[in-house]
Amino acid sequence: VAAMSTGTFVVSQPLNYRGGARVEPVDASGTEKAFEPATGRVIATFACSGEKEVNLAVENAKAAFKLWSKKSGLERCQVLLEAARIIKERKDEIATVETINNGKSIFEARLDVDTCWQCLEYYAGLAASMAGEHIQLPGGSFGYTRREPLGVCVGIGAWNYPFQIACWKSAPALACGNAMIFKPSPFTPVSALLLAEIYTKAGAPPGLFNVVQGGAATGQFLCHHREVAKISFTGSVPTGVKIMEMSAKGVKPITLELGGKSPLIIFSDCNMENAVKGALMANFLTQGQVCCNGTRVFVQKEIADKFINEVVKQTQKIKLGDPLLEDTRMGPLINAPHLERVLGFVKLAKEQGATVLCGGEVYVPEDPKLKHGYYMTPCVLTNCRDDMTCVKEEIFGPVMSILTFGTEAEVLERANDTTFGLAAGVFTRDIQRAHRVAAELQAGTCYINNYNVSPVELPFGGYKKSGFGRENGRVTIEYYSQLKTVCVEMGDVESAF
Ligand SMILES: NC(=O)c1ccc[n+]([C@@H]2O[C@H](COP(=O)([O-])OP(=O)(O)OC[C@H]3O[C@@H](n4cnc5c(N)ncnc54)[C@H](O)[C@@H]3O)[C@@H](O)[C@H]2O)c1
Repeated sequence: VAAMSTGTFVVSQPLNYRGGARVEPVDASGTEKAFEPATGRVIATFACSGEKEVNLAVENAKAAFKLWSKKSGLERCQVLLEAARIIKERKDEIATVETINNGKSIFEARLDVDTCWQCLEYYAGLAASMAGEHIQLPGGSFGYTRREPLGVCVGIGAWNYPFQIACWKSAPALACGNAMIFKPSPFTPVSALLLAEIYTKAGAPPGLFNVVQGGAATGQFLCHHREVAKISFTGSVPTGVKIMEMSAKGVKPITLELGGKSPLIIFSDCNMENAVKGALMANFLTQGQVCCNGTRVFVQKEIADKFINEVVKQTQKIKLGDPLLEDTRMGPLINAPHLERVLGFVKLAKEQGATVLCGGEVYVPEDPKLKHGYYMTPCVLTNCRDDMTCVKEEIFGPVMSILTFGTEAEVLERANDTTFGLAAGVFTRDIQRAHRVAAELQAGTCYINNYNVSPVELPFGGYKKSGFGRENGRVTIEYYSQLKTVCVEMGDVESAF
């Protein structure tokens, strides 16, 4: 796969994974097609798993859980470390498959894969140190707590970071002693299988990490299943609401990683070069299809002209094209309907009075094999107002909206005037202001003088409608485990009766 070029890849093996092997699902709830966004070519047609297949996956996961949950943290650590090593070894192959199915540049896909083996290494390290407490009670009695796994966990993923999402959910889940069933987005079914094979090769018992393919119907079978203990979901707010309703029926804990419309605040005392780089990082990774993107760029009036000029200049330099070529920095959007949707946002922005400074148009690369790809040019909008659709709604494409502001108090109020709260950023050289602003921003992650870096040591997740629960960081152990209290009597029972 490492030497593969765009326009050649086809999936030839089954895309479900259960009991330690690729399998065809035993029943179906419809079929789906997966595309190569750069060419518009179908790379896989596959059956969406039905209820029977979901039940079998849960049975397999339960069997693995029985073995896995009895292992010591250090034993689990060893499997995760070996899996991390294999991911590193197969980095180019994984990144290539991700690029073919998602459309992001190979340059970016490799960086994504780095955050994957890092995540496995991080939770491998934590697995062995998971422990409870010992609490002394009167008369020599005592209590202790055990941090126990939850059981069979379900992960449901979005299409923008297919392999990364699968890793960020499974690594902490497995480290804590759980089994997992992962359902990728039907747009990007391919790379999760590589992870499943890697876990098996690394020594995970068969059934510990399973993949079922499908869309909403398959997802519902998983969420409704009586023996699923937890759901970790990454996707849009409307689907998150449905996940929460389903989990409420079964009283299941959930993690929701949802969408955003994050602010990026550029003060006039910033380092201009870094602020411009930050704005591009905040808007154009993965063709702008990133949940935490800082798409509302607030620039202080004094430097607005200079900043905008520079941002447009750098945006026009972004190299679009075949995502498997080394020097490409932007590929196609995920599919045709999504491209139409994003272009629709640009059109509406113009109608509502915004000015398009660059991009926002369909792009047809010169290479004939890419002429049916879902490309558009990255777009910078100015003369935006807070009430415009492009400023209020998540576009999930390469569209940056620039707004100007006067004072810190004003920009904070405007930045927080949203139902989302995934991320936020601030560029300034004034350290007191940086921390004061970060403290006031209503967002789960705040960047100071950078944007969209994702160290796995730091928790990531939303405020407000962007969700709850966290991924990465030490705290995520709490979202994949439960605490048992054991109360021990050393004397006689003092009965009330
Ligand atoms: N916060 C984060 O970490 C994060 C990361 C990536 C993407 N996102 C968000 O994801 C969205 C884009 O992803 P998407 O278009 O794949 O989102 P989506 O909500 O359409 O789908 C997400 C997943 O849910 C499944 N699904 C759909 N309906 C379901 C149902 N009724 N029951 C169970 N499962 C169901 C889909 O098949 C898919 O696997 C954006 O809003 C983006 O901001 C968030």
